[in-house]
Amino acid sequence: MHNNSSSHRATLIDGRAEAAVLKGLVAHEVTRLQARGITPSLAVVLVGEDPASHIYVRNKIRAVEAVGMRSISYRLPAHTPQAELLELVSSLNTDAAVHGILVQLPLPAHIDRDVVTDAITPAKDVDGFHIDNAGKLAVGREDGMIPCTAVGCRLLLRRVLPDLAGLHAVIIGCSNIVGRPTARLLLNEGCTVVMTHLQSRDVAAEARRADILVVAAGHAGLVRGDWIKPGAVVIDVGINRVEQHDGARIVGDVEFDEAVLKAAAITPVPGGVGPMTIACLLWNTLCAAQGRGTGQLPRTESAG
Ligand SMILES: Nc1nc2c(c(=O)[nH]1)N[C@@H](CN(C=O)c1ccc(C(=O)N[C@@H](CCC(=O)O)C(=O)O)cc1)CN2
Ligand SMILES: [Mg+2]
Repeated sequence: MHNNSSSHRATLIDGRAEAAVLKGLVAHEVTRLQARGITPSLAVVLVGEDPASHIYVRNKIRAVEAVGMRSISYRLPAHTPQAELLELVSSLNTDAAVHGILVQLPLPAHIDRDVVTDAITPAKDVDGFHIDNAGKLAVGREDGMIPCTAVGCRLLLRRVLPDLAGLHAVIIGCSNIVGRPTARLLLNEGCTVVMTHLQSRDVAAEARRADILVVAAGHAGLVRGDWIKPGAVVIDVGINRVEQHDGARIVGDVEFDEAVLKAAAITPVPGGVGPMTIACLLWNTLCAAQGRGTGQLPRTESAG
Protein backbone atom coordinates (compact mmCIF):
# COMPACT_ATOMS: atom_id res chain seq x y z
CA MET A 1 0.00 0.00 0.00
CA HIS A 2 2.29 2.76 -1.21
CA ASN A 3 1.23 5.91 -2.95
CA ASN A 4 3.12 9.15 -3.22
CA SER A 5 1.17 10.96 -5.91
CA SER A 6 -0.09 14.40 -4.93
CA SER A 7 -3.68 13.49 -5.82
CA HIS A 8 -3.62 10.46 -3.53
CA ARG A 9 -6.26 10.23 -0.82
CA ALA A 10 -6.47 7.48 1.76
CA THR A 11 -9.30 4.97 1.78
CA LEU A 12 -11.74 5.84 4.55
CA ILE A 13 -12.36 2.97 6.95
CA ASP A 14 -16.07 3.21 7.70
CA GLY A 15 -16.59 2.33 11.35
CA ARG A 16 -20.33 2.93 11.21
CA ALA A 17 -20.78 0.44 8.37
CA GLU A 18 -18.52 -2.10 10.07
CA ALA A 19 -20.38 -1.63 13.36
CA ALA A 20 -23.71 -2.18 11.59
CA VAL A 21 -22.49 -5.53 10.26
CA LEU A 22 -21.40 -6.64 13.72
CA LYS A 23 -24.65 -5.45 15.30
CA GLY A 24 -26.60 -7.48 12.74
CA LEU A 25 -24.61 -10.55 13.71
CA VAL A 26 -25.26 -9.94 17.41
CA ALA A 27 -28.99 -9.37 16.81
CA HIS A 28 -29.20 -12.72 15.02
CA GLU A 29 -27.48 -14.53 17.90
CA VAL A 30 -29.73 -12.77 20.43
CA THR A 31 -32.78 -14.19 18.63
CA ARG A 32 -31.31 -17.69 18.95
CA LEU A 33 -30.65 -17.22 22.68
CA GLN A 34 -34.15 -15.86 23.22
CA ALA A 35 -35.55 -19.01 21.65
CA ARG A 36 -33.87 -20.82 24.56
CA GLY A 37 -35.42 -18.40 27.05
CA ILE A 38 -32.29 -16.28 27.57
CA THR A 39 -32.32 -12.52 27.04
CA PRO A 40 -28.77 -11.15 27.31
CA SER A 41 -28.76 -8.37 29.92
CA LEU A 42 -26.30 -5.59 30.53
CA ALA A 43 -26.13 -3.49 33.70
CA VAL A 44 -24.70 -0.04 33.02
CA VAL A 45 -23.48 1.99 36.00
CA LEU A 46 -22.78 5.70 35.72
CA VAL A 47 -21.45 7.71 38.64
CA GLY A 48 -21.54 11.50 38.46
CA GLU A 49 -22.44 14.12 35.91
CA ASP A 50 -19.71 14.02 33.25
CA PRO A 51 -21.66 15.17 30.15
CA ALA A 52 -19.71 13.04 27.66
CA SER A 53 -20.18 9.94 29.84
CA HIS A 54 -23.92 10.58 29.91
CA ILE A 55 -23.97 10.61 26.10
CA TYR A 56 -21.88 7.44 25.80
CA VAL A 57 -24.06 5.62 28.33
CA ARG A 58 -27.23 6.72 26.57
CA ASN A 59 -25.79 5.49 23.25
CA LYS A 60 -24.81 2.16 24.77
CA ILE A 61 -28.28 1.61 26.24
CA ARG A 62 -29.91 2.41 22.90
CA ALA A 63 -27.57 0.05 21.09
CA VAL A 64 -28.20 -2.74 23.60
CA GLU A 65 -31.94 -2.44 23.20
CA ALA A 66 -31.74 -2.14 19.40
CA VAL A 67 -30.28 -5.67 19.16
CA GLY A 68 -32.96 -7.12 21.44
CA MET A 69 -30.93 -7.28 24.64
CA ARG A 70 -32.02 -5.90 28.00
CA SER A 71 -30.33 -2.98 29.73
CA ILE A 72 -30.55 -2.05 33.38
CA SER A 73 -29.10 1.35 34.14
CA TYR A 74 -27.95 2.82 37.44
CA ARG A 75 -27.22 6.52 37.68
CA LEU A 76 -25.53 7.41 40.94
CA PRO A 77 -24.66 10.89 42.25
CA ALA A 78 -21.04 12.06 42.06
CA HIS A 79 -20.64 11.89 45.86
CA THR A 80 -21.61 8.19 46.05
CA PRO A 81 -19.20 6.49 48.48
CA GLN A 82 -16.98 3.80 46.97
CA ALA A 83 -18.42 1.24 49.41
CA GLU A 84 -21.90 1.88 48.05
CA LEU A 85 -20.74 1.39 44.47
CA LEU A 86 -19.01 -1.85 45.50
CA GLU A 87 -22.24 -3.05 47.12
CA LEU A 88 -24.11 -2.44 43.88
CA VAL A 89 -21.46 -4.31 41.88
CA SER A 90 -21.62 -7.17 44.36
CA SER A 91 -25.41 -7.46 44.01
CA LEU A 92 -25.12 -7.42 40.20
CA ASN A 93 -22.43 -10.12 40.38
CA THR A 94 -24.82 -12.49 42.15
CA ASP A 95 -27.88 -11.62 40.04
CA ALA A 96 -28.25 -14.49 37.57
CA ALA A 97 -30.44 -12.34 35.30
CA VAL A 98 -27.51 -9.95 34.70
CA HIS A 99 -24.93 -11.23 32.20
CA GLY A 100 -22.74 -8.17 31.77
CA ILE A 101 -21.69 -5.33 34.07
CA LEU A 102 -20.19 -2.07 32.88
CA VAL A 103 -19.04 0.82 35.07
CA GLN A 104 -18.58 3.88 32.90
CA LEU A 105 -15.19 5.63 33.17
CA PRO A 106 -13.95 8.05 34.32
CA LEU A 107 -15.10 7.68 37.93
CA PRO A 108 -15.07 10.57 40.43
CA ALA A 109 -11.66 11.19 42.03
CA HIS A 110 -12.57 9.68 45.44
CA ILE A 111 -13.25 6.29 43.86
CA ASP A 112 -10.42 3.87 43.04
CA ARG A 113 -11.10 2.65 39.51
CA ASP A 114 -8.99 -0.49 39.91
CA VAL A 115 -10.81 -1.57 43.07
CA VAL A 116 -14.16 -1.19 41.31
CA THR A 117 -13.21 -2.97 38.08
CA ASP A 118 -11.60 -5.80 40.04
CA ALA A 119 -14.83 -6.19 42.04
CA ILE A 120 -16.74 -7.21 38.89
CA THR A 121 -16.97 -10.95 38.29
CA PRO A 122 -14.50 -11.54 35.40
CA ALA A 123 -17.09 -13.47 33.37
CA LYS A 124 -19.45 -10.45 33.54
CA ASP A 125 -16.70 -7.88 32.91
CA VAL A 126 -17.78 -6.85 29.40
CA ASP A 127 -15.21 -4.01 29.38
CA GLY A 128 -12.37 -6.50 29.86
CA PHE A 129 -10.71 -4.25 32.45
CA HIS A 130 -10.64 -6.75 35.36
CA ILE A 131 -7.08 -7.77 36.23
CA ASP A 132 -7.84 -11.44 35.36
CA ASN A 133 -9.02 -10.46 31.88
CA ALA A 134 -6.17 -7.98 31.39
CA GLY A 135 -3.73 -10.62 32.62
CA LYS A 136 -4.98 -13.22 30.18
CA LEU A 137 -4.55 -10.80 27.30
CA ALA A 138 -1.12 -9.80 28.59
CA VAL A 139 0.09 -13.39 28.21
CA GLY A 140 -1.45 -13.77 24.75
CA ARG A 141 -4.67 -15.53 25.74
CA GLU A 142 -7.92 -14.47 24.11
CA ASP A 143 -10.29 -16.63 26.16
CA GLY A 144 -11.21 -13.80 28.55
CA MET A 145 -13.14 -10.59 27.95
CA ILE A 146 -11.15 -8.22 25.73
CA PRO A 147 -11.60 -4.42 25.88
CA CYS A 148 -14.12 -3.21 23.29
CA THR A 149 -12.10 -0.44 21.65
CA ALA A 150 -9.11 -2.73 21.13
CA VAL A 151 -11.28 -5.40 19.54
CA GLY A 152 -12.82 -2.69 17.34
CA CYS A 153 -9.41 -1.42 16.23
CA ARG A 154 -8.34 -4.93 15.23
CA LEU A 155 -11.54 -5.50 13.25
CA LEU A 156 -11.08 -2.22 11.36
CA LEU A 157 -7.45 -3.07 10.60
CA ARG A 158 -8.39 -6.52 9.34
CA ARG A 159 -10.84 -4.91 6.94
CA VAL A 160 -7.97 -3.24 5.03
CA LEU A 161 -5.07 -5.56 5.96
CA PRO A 162 -6.20 -9.20 5.81
CA ASP A 163 -2.82 -10.42 7.17
CA LEU A 164 -1.20 -8.35 9.90
CA ALA A 165 1.75 -10.70 10.51
CA GLY A 166 5.15 -9.05 10.30
CA LEU A 167 3.84 -5.51 10.06
CA HIS A 168 5.35 -2.75 12.18
CA ALA A 169 2.67 -1.34 14.48
CA VAL A 170 3.23 1.79 16.55
CA ILE A 171 0.79 2.67 19.32
CA ILE A 172 0.69 6.22 20.67
CA GLY A 173 -0.85 6.30 24.14
CA CYS A 174 -0.76 3.37 26.53
CA SER A 175 -3.99 3.50 28.52
CA ASN A 176 -5.46 0.30 29.93
CA ILE A 177 -8.67 1.04 28.01
CA VAL A 178 -7.14 1.31 24.54
CA GLY A 179 -3.38 1.42 23.94
CA ARG A 180 -2.21 -1.54 25.99
CA PRO A 181 -4.90 -4.03 24.99
CA THR A 182 -4.62 -3.00 21.32
CA ALA A 183 -0.87 -3.59 21.50
CA ARG A 184 -1.50 -7.08 22.92
CA LEU A 185 -3.97 -7.95 20.17
CA LEU A 186 -1.62 -6.76 17.42
CA LEU A 187 1.23 -8.74 19.00
CA ASN A 188 -1.04 -11.79 18.87
CA GLU A 189 -1.53 -11.08 15.15
CA GLY A 190 2.23 -11.22 14.57
CA CYS A 191 2.91 -7.50 14.39
CA THR A 192 6.10 -5.96 15.72
CA VAL A 193 4.62 -3.61 18.29
CA VAL A 194 6.13 -0.41 19.62
CA MET A 195 4.27 1.26 22.49
CA THR A 196 4.92 4.96 22.89
CA HIS A 197 3.77 7.33 25.60
CA LEU A 198 4.45 10.69 27.24
CA GLN A 199 7.96 9.71 28.24
CA SER A 200 8.95 8.43 24.80
CA ARG A 201 11.91 10.44 23.45
CA ASP A 202 10.83 10.93 19.83
CA VAL A 203 7.30 9.78 19.13
CA ALA A 204 7.31 11.28 15.61
CA ALA A 205 10.37 9.21 14.65
CA GLU A 206 8.69 6.06 15.98
CA ALA A 207 5.47 6.90 14.12
CA ARG A 208 7.33 7.34 10.81
CA ARG A 209 8.38 3.68 10.92
CA ALA A 210 4.80 2.44 11.31
CA ASP A 211 2.92 0.33 8.78
CA ILE A 212 0.07 0.55 11.29
CA LEU A 213 -0.31 3.65 13.45
CA VAL A 214 -2.82 3.51 16.30
CA VAL A 215 -3.27 6.87 18.01
CA ALA A 216 -4.98 7.00 21.40
CA ALA A 217 -3.32 9.93 23.13
CA GLY A 218 -6.32 12.20 23.75
CA HIS A 219 -4.57 15.19 22.14
CA ALA A 220 -6.23 16.92 19.17
CA GLY A 221 -4.02 17.28 16.10
CA LEU A 222 -1.03 15.52 17.71
CA VAL A 223 -0.14 13.46 14.64
CA ARG A 224 0.83 15.55 11.62
CA GLY A 225 1.06 14.43 8.02
CA ASP A 226 4.87 14.21 8.19
CA TRP A 227 4.59 11.66 11.03
CA ILE A 228 3.01 9.18 8.64
CA LYS A 229 4.89 6.81 6.37
CA PRO A 230 3.36 6.88 2.88
CA GLY A 231 1.01 3.92 2.62
CA ALA A 232 0.52 3.39 6.35
CA VAL A 233 -2.84 2.47 7.86
CA VAL A 234 -3.90 4.98 10.53
CA ILE A 235 -6.40 4.21 13.29
CA ASP A 236 -7.41 7.38 15.12
CA VAL A 237 -8.94 6.59 18.50
CA GLY A 238 -8.94 10.17 19.79
CA ILE A 239 -12.19 11.95 20.56
CA ASN A 240 -11.55 15.63 21.26
CA ARG A 241 -14.15 18.32 21.43
CA VAL A 242 -12.81 21.54 19.92
CA GLU A 243 -14.59 24.88 19.93
CA GLN A 244 -14.65 26.68 16.59
CA HIS A 245 -16.20 29.92 15.37
CA ASP A 246 -19.20 27.95 14.05
CA GLY A 247 -19.67 25.79 17.15
CA ALA A 248 -18.07 22.71 18.71
CA ARG A 249 -16.67 19.88 16.62
CA ILE A 250 -15.34 16.40 17.44
CA VAL A 251 -11.86 15.68 16.08
CA GLY A 252 -9.38 12.88 16.55
CA ASP A 253 -5.71 12.89 17.55
CA VAL A 254 -4.62 12.90 13.90
CA GLU A 255 -4.54 16.01 11.69
CA PHE A 256 -6.94 14.39 9.26
CA ASP A 257 -6.53 16.70 6.23
CA GLU A 258 -2.77 16.09 6.23
CA ALA A 259 -2.92 12.39 7.06
CA VAL A 260 -5.39 11.60 4.30
CA LEU A 261 -2.75 12.63 1.74
CA LYS A 262 -0.16 10.21 3.13
CA ALA A 263 -1.93 7.15 4.53
CA ALA A 264 -3.28 4.23 2.50
CA ALA A 265 -6.29 4.02 4.78
CA ILE A 266 -7.52 5.98 7.79
CA THR A 267 -10.42 5.96 10.23
CA PRO A 268 -12.43 9.19 10.41
CA VAL A 269 -13.51 10.86 13.67
CA PRO A 270 -16.40 10.68 14.21
CA GLY A 271 -17.51 7.51 12.46
CA GLY A 272 -14.40 5.38 12.86
CA VAL A 273 -13.38 3.62 16.06
CA GLY A 274 -16.17 5.06 18.28
CA PRO A 275 -19.05 3.12 16.73
CA MET A 276 -16.94 -0.06 16.86
CA THR A 277 -16.45 0.35 20.62
CA ILE A 278 -20.21 0.17 21.09
CA ALA A 279 -20.71 -2.72 18.63
CA CYS A 280 -17.97 -4.71 20.38
CA LEU A 281 -19.64 -4.04 23.74
CA LEU A 282 -22.75 -5.73 22.33
CA TRP A 283 -20.61 -8.64 21.17
CA ASN A 284 -18.99 -8.97 24.61
CA THR A 285 -22.41 -8.88 26.30
CA LEU A 286 -23.61 -11.63 23.96
CA CYS A 287 -20.50 -13.68 24.79
CA ALA A 288 -21.09 -13.16 28.53
CA ALA A 289 -24.67 -14.44 28.13
CA GLN A 290 -23.28 -17.44 26.24
CA GLY A 291 -20.87 -18.06 29.12
CA ARG A 292 -17.66 -17.41 27.21
CA GLY A 293 -15.03 -14.73 26.65
CA THR A 294 -14.78 -12.38 23.66
CA GLY A 295 -13.16 -15.02 21.46
CA GLN A 296 -12.52 -14.64 17.78
CA LEU A 297 -15.06 -12.63 15.88
CA PRO A 298 -16.18 -14.21 12.64
CA ARG A 299 -14.73 -12.57 9.56
CA THR A 300 -17.68 -10.66 8.18
CA GLU A 301 -18.36 -9.85 4.54
CA SER A 302 -17.36 -6.39 3.38
CA ALA A 303 -19.45 -3.65 4.95
CA GLY A 304 -19.01 -1.12 2.22
N1 LIG B 1 -16.37 1.66 30.98
C1 LIG B 1 -15.87 2.28 29.91
N2 LIG B 1 -15.61 3.59 29.96
C2 LIG B 1 -15.11 4.22 28.87
C3 LIG B 1 -14.90 3.51 27.66
C4 LIG B 1 -15.18 2.14 27.64
O1 LIG B 1 -15.00 1.43 26.62
N3 LIG B 1 -15.68 1.55 28.78
N4 LIG B 1 -14.48 4.19 26.51
C5 LIG B 1 -14.52 5.65 26.48
C6 LIG B 1 -15.84 6.26 26.09
N5 LIG B 1 -16.70 5.47 25.20
C7 LIG B 1 -17.39 4.45 25.75
O2 LIG B 1 -17.58 4.32 26.90
C8 LIG B 1 -17.02 5.87 23.86
C9 LIG B 1 -16.59 7.06 23.35
C10 LIG B 1 -16.98 7.48 22.07
C11 LIG B 1 -17.79 6.71 21.29
C12 LIG B 1 -18.26 7.17 19.93
O3 LIG B 1 -19.05 6.50 19.29
N6 LIG B 1 -17.84 8.35 19.47
C13 LIG B 1 -18.30 8.96 18.24
C14 LIG B 1 -18.06 10.45 18.28
C15 LIG B 1 -18.24 11.09 19.61
C16 LIG B 1 -19.34 12.12 19.64
O4 LIG B 1 -19.90 12.45 18.61
O5 LIG B 1 -19.61 12.60 20.77
C17 LIG B 1 -17.51 8.47 17.04
O6 LIG B 1 -16.31 8.24 17.20
O7 LIG B 1 -18.09 8.37 15.97
C18 LIG B 1 -18.23 5.52 21.78
C19 LIG B 1 -17.85 5.10 23.06
C20 LIG B 1 -14.16 6.20 27.85
N7 LIG B 1 -14.86 5.54 28.90
MG1 LIG C 1 -14.46 7.46 15.63
